[in-house]
Amino acid sequence: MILGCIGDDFTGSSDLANTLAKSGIHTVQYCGVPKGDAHGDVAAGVIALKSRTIPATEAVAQSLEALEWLKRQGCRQFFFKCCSTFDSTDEGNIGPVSEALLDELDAPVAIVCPAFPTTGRTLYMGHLFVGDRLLSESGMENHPLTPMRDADIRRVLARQSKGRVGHVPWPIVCEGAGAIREALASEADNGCRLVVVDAIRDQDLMEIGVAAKDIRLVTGGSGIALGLPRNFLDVGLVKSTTACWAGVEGPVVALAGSVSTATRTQVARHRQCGLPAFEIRADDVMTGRTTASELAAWLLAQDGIPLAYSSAKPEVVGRAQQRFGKAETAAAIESLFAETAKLLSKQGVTRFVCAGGETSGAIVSGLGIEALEIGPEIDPGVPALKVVGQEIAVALKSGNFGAEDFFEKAAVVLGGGQ
Ligand SMILES: Nc1ncnc2c1ncn2[C@@H]1O[C@H](COP(=O)(O)OP(=O)(O)O)[C@@H](O)[C@H]1O
Ligand SMILES: O=C(O)[C@@H](O)C(=O)COP(=O)(O)O
Repeated sequence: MILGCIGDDFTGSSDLANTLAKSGIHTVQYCGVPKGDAHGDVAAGVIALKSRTIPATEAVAQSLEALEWLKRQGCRQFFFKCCSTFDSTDEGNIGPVSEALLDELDAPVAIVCPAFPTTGRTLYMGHLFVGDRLLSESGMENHPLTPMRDADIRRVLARQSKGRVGHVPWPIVCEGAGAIREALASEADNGCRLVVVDAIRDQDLMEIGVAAKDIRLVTGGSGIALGLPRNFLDVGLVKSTTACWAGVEGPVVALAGSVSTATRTQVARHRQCGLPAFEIRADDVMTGRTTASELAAWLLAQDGIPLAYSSAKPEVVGRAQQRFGKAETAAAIESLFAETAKLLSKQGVTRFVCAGGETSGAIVSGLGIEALEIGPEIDPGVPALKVVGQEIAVALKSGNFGAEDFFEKAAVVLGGGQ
């Protein structure tokens, strides 16, 4: 294993694994830190953690454990995958984890770049845009767990870091890899260990990738991984491979615990098309009126692609959080999804289309999945995944990714179709 990656959630990890696999290197996603060593010839290992919203000290401890495992597998470069919308709080966890990884690697500087132009995330003069909106006006200001109300990533990162935050602005990035390398060295000389690097095009990410050749730690969205595999392929450290994918037959369900804009649009379309959909209301979960066994029974009784969703408007989510507590509501809904998935799997469901990072983490844990092979891309940033050693396929969709017909498309791709 050459490239060792740590993802702060499960959808983000599959997004990164997708980019690496598409670049032609054999990539495996591990769900948590594996107990034994990696099997087979793996070039890039992505350890998915559920560490985005946990206390910073725990996120650091889990990430360091993952780093130790990756180092033992022989990795030379490390990647901390955070969200392309930089989802975090003032306490962390992007800053604390990146700084702890740098300390452990005894490395002077890390590149920080959440840009992912294919999905509209661009970084210009330290400010993150989602399409034509600043991050803080993109809908992410209403996120139930990590509301993003400041688009200046340098400021966001500084609030959650011990050290000074540096910046390589876009005009320098445009000058290419040599200029980026020099600017990174100069920021490091100025005492900045975390350096935010602008990127608005894939071409920028490729140049940053070249500049990152000897950088031990890269923190960012999946976009910044575009240019990394070439460094290893060019010198023959890894071989180029094409994943062979065979879908999985059998019943399919869609489970959506994301309340993000894209997921709500996908849920609305599913309903408009008259496809089976069950609305999970937070009040019903918290008062025990909706249980996993009832939900599983309903899903099993439907034809086609039955959907269970808790996705709701920000004001509805806000009311539930006020009444029952933010963490308590999230935990109860996540464990409902996890328990339901477990019951469904026991009843023979083989394809799971999941929406939402925290939600996907809970579902994958509920299913007891340990490792995933990466299949074809369903929509930008979302691959089809197959559980190693089992006839189960899953899609872990970031809340804000995917076209309106994502659930149908995912069901087809997981089944081996196109
Ligand atoms: N109706 C709801 N009310 C309150 N919280 C909710 C509701 N539906 C989902 N949640 C919680 O909101 C969080 C959504 O996060 P996540 O699954 O990561 O989605 P995303 O990928 O969009 O960020 C989860 O913890 C989920 O349990
Ligand atoms: O980088 C991204 O946007 C995604 O890979 C990601 O991290 C998804 O997180 P959620 O939106 O919480 O699913």
